[in-house]
Amino acid sequence: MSTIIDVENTYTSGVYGKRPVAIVRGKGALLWDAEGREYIDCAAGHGVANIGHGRPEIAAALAAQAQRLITCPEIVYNDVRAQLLQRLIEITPEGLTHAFLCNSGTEAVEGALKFARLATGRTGIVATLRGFHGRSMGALSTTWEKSYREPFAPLIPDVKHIRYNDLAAAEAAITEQTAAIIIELVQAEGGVHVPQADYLAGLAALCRERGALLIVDEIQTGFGRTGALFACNHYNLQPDILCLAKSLAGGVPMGAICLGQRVMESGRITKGAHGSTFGGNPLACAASLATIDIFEREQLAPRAAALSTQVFERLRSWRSPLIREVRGQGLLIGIELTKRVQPYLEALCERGVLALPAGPTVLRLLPPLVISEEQINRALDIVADVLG
Ligand SMILES: Cc1[nH+]cc(COP(=O)(O)O)c(CN[C@@H](CCC(=O)O)C(=O)O)c1O
Repeated sequence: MSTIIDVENTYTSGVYGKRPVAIVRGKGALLWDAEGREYIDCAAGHGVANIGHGRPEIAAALAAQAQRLITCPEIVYNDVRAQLLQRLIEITPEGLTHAFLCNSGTEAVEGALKFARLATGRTGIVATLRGFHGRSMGALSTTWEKSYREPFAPLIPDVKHIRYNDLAAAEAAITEQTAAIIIELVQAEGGVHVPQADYLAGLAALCRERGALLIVDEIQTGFGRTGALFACNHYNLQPDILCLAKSLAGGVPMGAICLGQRVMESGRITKGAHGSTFGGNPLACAASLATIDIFEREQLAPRAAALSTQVFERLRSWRSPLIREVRGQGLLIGIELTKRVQPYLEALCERGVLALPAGPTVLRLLPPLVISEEQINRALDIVADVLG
């Protein structure tokens, strides 16, 4: 394993802090390193592997499509892309009628910001403290964490951040110059913060009243993570723009920007307004269709909701001076500690559990939605032991 680590360390950019393991194989919710050690995956590739690792259905879809056609830019039509566009509009929240396909979460946010400015003719963007929306310059402008943002200033102008869950702050910030507000329905990377139900309804009403668009970033909460297929479903929320990525294509890089009537009726989303070489490629579309089949066949969203009830019941029964609060929704789990989380992440890795941070003091657990009760309970046994 040290050879793999040495080689990667020799040539990689150095921007990532890495656990000293080389993961080489996965199946379901389990991963194995180069020395054959098994890990229970509570990171799911930053919330990508909702359907689990090593799925034969995805491998088969990729192999079949790769033999037919891997790339097909949107200068022509394509059968698999047409099927996916239709399927995506069928399964996403009501009111979304069209979609732009891209290749990552940050790209979905970049495009969403462009479409919002184009459709409204306005420039103002409102985002939230602790929000995370990506690291490319436009998306980064809406991401809150100063250490991510400030080294790259000046970013795009006319972006302001307001307190999450604070409707009065939104009323003060959203004006007739506001193109859109962008929001996560659980602030994940920023510390696992869940919205109050009336907050979202208030935001949506405010946007309609003032002609601004509601962009919902479900890059992490989408595809069953919160116990519904989309977190919007919990609140019957109809976004004007919905950003998707991560689990959209079962682990294959893909993003999507779903667009509602208020965007399309503007008549300003015209030819040449945006584009992407790889966006909508048949390989990713085939993987996404196979992924959506799995969500529907295995009912992964309700499964996550059921498992979530057990997990939070157990977590909330823990009494540890180290635990300040347990938060989350579905299988997007945050355990806020009274100390920095990094040493506990390292200890968990040594004990065979891969987990994530969500800010400096929050332990984030994002298991694949296919994790078994035995596996999640074994992982929680280890978390309980490490948190003492
Ligand atoms: C809500 C959200 N929006 C946008 C993105 C950007 O997606 P992408 O361009 O495909 O990475 C992410 C990544 N979330 C991970 C951040 C990774 C990083 O630090 O960068 C995460 O939750 O850790 C999100 O969680």
